[in-house]
Amino acid sequence: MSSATEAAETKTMYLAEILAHHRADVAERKANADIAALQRDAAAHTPRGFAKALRAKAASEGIGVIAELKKASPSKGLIRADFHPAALAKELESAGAAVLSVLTDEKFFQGSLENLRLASAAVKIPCLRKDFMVDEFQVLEARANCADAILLIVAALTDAELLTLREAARRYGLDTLCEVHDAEELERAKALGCECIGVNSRDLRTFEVSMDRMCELGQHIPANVVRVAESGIRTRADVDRLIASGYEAFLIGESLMRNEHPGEGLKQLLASSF
Ligand SMILES: O=P(O)(O)OC[C@@H](O)[C@@H](O)c1c[nH]c2ccccc12
Repeated sequence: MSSATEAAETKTMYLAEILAHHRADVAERKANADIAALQRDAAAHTPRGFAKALRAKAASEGIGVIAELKKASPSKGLIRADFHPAALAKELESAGAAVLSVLTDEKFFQGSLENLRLASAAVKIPCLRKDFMVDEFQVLEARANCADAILLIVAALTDAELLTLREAARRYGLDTLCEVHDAEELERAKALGCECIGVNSRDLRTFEVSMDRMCELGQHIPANVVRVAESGIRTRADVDRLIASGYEAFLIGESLMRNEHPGEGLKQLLASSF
């Protein structure tokens, strides 16, 4: 095998491996699920408008932050040992987060649906279930665990799968953040009619981060959706550069989670540099 072929194969490995795990895992959970109980739990949670809250904060304060509860990641390993979802959620809400994102992937990010439920119950602001969605069953699980929105990763799904999941989200009253990382994926996302489109500076197939590509793509997202910049955002200078590229919302995990006081970190980011 040539080294170019090998490099290309390593590139697609991470995402493919994560997706294979989720497809098998969801099939097993679904086979053992008490659907009636999940539906009861889902009915007990009234979704709070995720996109609306994000847009309102961006309109009133110039930027809307999606603060992410992220304990670990496949590329960085353990990010935050001292991880208490309800306390973190409250701290980030009172520091000015527009909405929260909670990782629920257990194997690669050390998250859980329980973390989502605990975080969501502790705050008034809407919460995103951050996971690799491959089946409608996960949308029901999301609402049953108090999510207000789900993530759809364009690189992970066919157009037909995207549409099925977007429809399921709509049926359950959840908003959708549709994630892309290049121009071709952005075109597919636009056709889907999601409330929010996010550009991930990290290519989930390689874990490489490119701020330049994220800035370039920002200019091509229609203004009728909430334009979200995702991954690798650390400083107010990063935020200001992204605002100039058309973004109004920012998904920030690691830099907040590494801060001993994530709320302080968030307040510093929100304080204008002017
Ligand atoms: O921790 P960061 O670099 O601030 O990034 C947050 C978020 O963008 C990242 O966690 C993320 C974006 N898309 C994802 C898809 C799955 C899991 C995680 C992600």
